[in-house]
Amino acid sequence: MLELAGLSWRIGAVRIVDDVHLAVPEGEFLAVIGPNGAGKTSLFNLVSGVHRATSGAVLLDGRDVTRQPPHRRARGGIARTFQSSSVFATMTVAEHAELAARAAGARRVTAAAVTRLLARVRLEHRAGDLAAGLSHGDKRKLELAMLLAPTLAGDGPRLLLLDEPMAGVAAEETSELSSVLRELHQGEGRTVLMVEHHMDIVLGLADRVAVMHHGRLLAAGTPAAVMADATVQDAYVGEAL
Ligand SMILES: Nc1ncnc2c1ncn2[C@@H]1O[C@H](COP(=O)(O)OP(=O)(O)OP(=O)(O)O)[C@@H](O)[C@H]1O
Repeated sequence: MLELAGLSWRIGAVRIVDDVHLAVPEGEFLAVIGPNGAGKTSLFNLVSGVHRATSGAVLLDGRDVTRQPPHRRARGGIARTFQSSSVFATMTVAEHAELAARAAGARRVTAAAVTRLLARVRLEHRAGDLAAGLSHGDKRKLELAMLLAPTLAGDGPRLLLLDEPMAGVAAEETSELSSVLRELHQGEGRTVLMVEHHMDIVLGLADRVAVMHHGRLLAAGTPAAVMADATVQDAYVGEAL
């Protein structure tokens, strides 16, 4: 579904993403890990179109989208979240969902459709509440609902890029958020790329793990194979996952 062919992003002489080759089949849950500054977010920016690659290509369903702006790639099925939460404090949960559905082109957005959308991320009980009052975990769920809102106007996103979905989320909320992500992947069949530092979350969700280090793809494989890889272990010596 997604293929990165020698993907690179340089600023001057600095190689921030360096010659990454990676193929992601439809339906896979791929976790991208690596030390701080390894280039994980930059890689997501190249896939979603926030940054334009300086060389190499991004292929979506075999089509070269490297030069497409973010909104064209979104129409092609790519959706992403960012490291920091982006919800509007003074809008209710339901209003967020409705706004996102309308922005995606849905003409008629019924209360029942909004409830069903919120139920997919286990947030329907907070529909009438202001986003300001939500816990970090619930804000993350709301972002996921907004990501899925285009399903009210059509098929919705097929490739979800989740940048540290557990960032700022309290420990007691992570297992439910993991269940929501698992449901989007296994239940709805969406392909997921997730940057995540918590290895317990990664091991619980990912089919495959890609390890980045200094902009390069160091290894990609099953979680067990990657964790046992000597090159990966060397890269992490003295650095937090
Ligand atoms: N727009 C930019 N201009 C200059 N340097 C940048 C820019 N974006 C990223 N960088 C640098 O590129 C490197 C990779 O950053 P990136 O945010 O992609 O890493 P990361 O693996 O996501 O890190 P983290 O885990 O801390 O989020 C860092 O050294 C960062 O300072």
